[in-house]
Amino acid sequence: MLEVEDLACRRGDRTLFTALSFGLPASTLLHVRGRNGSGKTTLLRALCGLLRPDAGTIRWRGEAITALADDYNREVLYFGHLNGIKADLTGQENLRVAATLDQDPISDAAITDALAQIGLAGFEDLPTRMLSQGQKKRVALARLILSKAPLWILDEPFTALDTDAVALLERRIAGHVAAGGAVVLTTHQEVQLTQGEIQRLTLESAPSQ
Ligand SMILES: Nc1ncnc2c1ncn2[C@@H]1O[C@H](COP(=O)(O)OP(=O)(O)OP(=O)(O)O)[C@@H](O)[C@H]1O
Repeated sequence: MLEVEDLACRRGDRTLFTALSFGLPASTLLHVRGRNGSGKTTLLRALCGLLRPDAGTIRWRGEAITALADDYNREVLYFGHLNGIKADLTGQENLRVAATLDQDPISDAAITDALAQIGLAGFEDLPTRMLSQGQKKRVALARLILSKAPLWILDEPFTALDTDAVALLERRIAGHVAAGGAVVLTTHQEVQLTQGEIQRLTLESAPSQ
């Protein structure tokens, strides 16, 4: 599904990685590991098309993502550090906006159901600034319940979650891979799959140049 060839990224005067090549077939999870600052978020943002690499090509189903543009955006769900949650909007409104931006129309009933599945029944109509950190993260994670995107790119999705939410997210990720999806994620914990394959990629910080 996703093919990366000879990718290189610099941030400031540091080379984070060069000549990075890998393929991510369907039903595969790529676990990106590395020390703080090694370039994991940078790689994930490049894979989403949010950051332009300094060299190399990223292809989705055989076509460069730069050429696919919006057609690629529709195929990807990106879950970044900042959750993408707007504080003044309720959980329900946030998910409606996210679905509209993803050009993935979803009914209000499906959103209510996703919020209930993620343990936020009764909190749908509160502005998210009135929710705890973990509850905000759960609102963002409800997108994973609703998403039909085949490629999920998840940056530290487990932080701030309690054990129930971690277990639910693990099941959701395993279900996505079992259903033929692909996942790229950074996390400091191990993830178990029931079906499919786990690939591992460790980024080593390059010396400053
Ligand atoms: N906008 C930017 N401008 C310049 N340098 C940046 C920028 N964003 C990140 N960097 C640098 O790039 C390096 C890699 O950052 P990145 O966030 O990709 O690392 P990471 O492996 O995800 O780290 P962590 O595990 O701490 O989240 C860091 O040294 C960081 O300071």
